[in-house]
Amino acid sequence: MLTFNELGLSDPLIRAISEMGFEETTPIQERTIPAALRGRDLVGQAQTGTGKTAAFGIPMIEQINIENEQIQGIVLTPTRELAVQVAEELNRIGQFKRIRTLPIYGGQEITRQIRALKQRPQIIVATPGRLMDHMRRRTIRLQGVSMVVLDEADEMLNMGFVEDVETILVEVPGERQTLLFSATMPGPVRSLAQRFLKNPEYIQVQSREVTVPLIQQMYMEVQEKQKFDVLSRLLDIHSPDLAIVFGRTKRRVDELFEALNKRGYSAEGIHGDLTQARRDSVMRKFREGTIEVLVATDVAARGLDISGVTHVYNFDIPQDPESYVHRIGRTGRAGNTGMAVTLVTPRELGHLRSIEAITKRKIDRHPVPTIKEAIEGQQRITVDKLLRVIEEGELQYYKGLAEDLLLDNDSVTLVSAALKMLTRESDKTPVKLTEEAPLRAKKPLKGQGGYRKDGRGQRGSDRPGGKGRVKGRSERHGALTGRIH
Ligand SMILES: Nc1ncnc2c1ncn2[C@@H]1O[C@H](COP(=O)(O)OP(=O)(O)OP(=O)(O)O)[C@@H](O)[C@H]1O
Ligand SMILES: [Mg+2]
Repeated sequence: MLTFNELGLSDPLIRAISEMGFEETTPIQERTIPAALRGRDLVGQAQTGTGKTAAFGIPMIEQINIENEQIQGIVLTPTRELAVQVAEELNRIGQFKRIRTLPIYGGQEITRQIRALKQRPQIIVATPGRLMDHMRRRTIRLQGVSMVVLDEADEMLNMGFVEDVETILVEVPGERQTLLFSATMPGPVRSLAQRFLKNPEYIQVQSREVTVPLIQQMYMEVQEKQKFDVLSRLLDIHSPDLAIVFGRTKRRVDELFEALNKRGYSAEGIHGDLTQARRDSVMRKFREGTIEVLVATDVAARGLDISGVTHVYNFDIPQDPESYVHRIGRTGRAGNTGMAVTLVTPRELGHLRSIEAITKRKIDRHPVPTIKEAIEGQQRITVDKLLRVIEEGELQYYKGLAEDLLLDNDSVTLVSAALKMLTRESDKTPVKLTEEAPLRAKKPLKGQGGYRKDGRGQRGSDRPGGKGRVKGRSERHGALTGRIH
């Protein structure tokens, strides 16, 4: 790997990168930064959590002319939360060069955005719909833009943003540089690249596997009705720092996070029917660690980088292999390890096989954990807590009391009582979830190399099961993720 110095970056960027704690480039950064600095259009593909944001952010910021007051860089993202996160990272990279990056997304008061635009940001990170609103109102002009990045390009296609993206690109001067990034690049993205990019360089840093080897992947075969008890047990056993649980629909997410709270876990849900204020507050609490479990639809599957996410649970198996790759990629980021568990009903096993075929990775089967294992898991946590307290010392105020208690009780009984008090005993509070119809099995796609051959994939109308498949509308078709403004 190269150091950032070796890339010939200017001092303000070198300083910012070093302040961010980056020492060496990641593989995708090593290859895309020089190419982008030479002005090339490019398509960059690398595994989740491997630094694609800085891979486009560094060359973008390096090339901004600080004397110029126009907007010079545009980044498009499929979701609002991702727009916010990417803007934050670009603001960090640009802090010493004094480059201002502004996120612009649906659900936020437009007047507030118009006021913020008066600060003359050089870079805008936007969801396509809201950017178009501003273009129509002439509160954003794109004549000065020289670089456009489509982050999660394939997802923007899946969400039907292609026309919006087209409209935006038409407004940007033709001599622009265009970059396209994602961890997954299904066939249709290539045709998009052909259409909008000039002689692009394809930079793929994909080891044999699409998923990150640092993520331990497993599945458990469970009946629909068992799923929630299994999830509770898994949380007790794994005791994740932070966990994301993915559900198939908005209704599912609502029911799940409420059920988890009933059983004593601190959980919140996020999906596209919530107000933006609510979405923001849930994300903030999760990033701070005020809540331990984030229950989400695929709205949170793409790009989100939250440190401390040790576990991802697919409560419902995702609709397509790309979604699987991105969901589990919320853990195992930037060199950290992670664990991903997928709950699969017997009828969905074929679906799991097609994910394995396409990700070229076997997902290990594990038995469903027993209640005994769940209790042992919680006890282990208690013992760890107790030993930590012993290590910390400062027990002088308790020792007299302990000696008194030991006069009438034997030590084993006494310690057992203390352990019992400290242990969160498995909670069997009954919960009721509306059943989700299983995804129907589908045959693995023939011919590897691309994910899907067709444009809309299973998220469109040709998805197995058709439209009436589930009562709760699938998140993917929802108007959320920045589509409604
Ligand atoms: N060179 C580097 N050294 C150390 N950490 C880095 C480096 N580059 C990026 N990171 C950190 O790695 C994490 C993941 O980066 P990023 O979110 O850009 O990944 P990504 O490839 O875009 O993933 P996804 O496909 O999920 O969107 C971030 O916290 C980022 O700050
Ligand atoms: Mg990313």
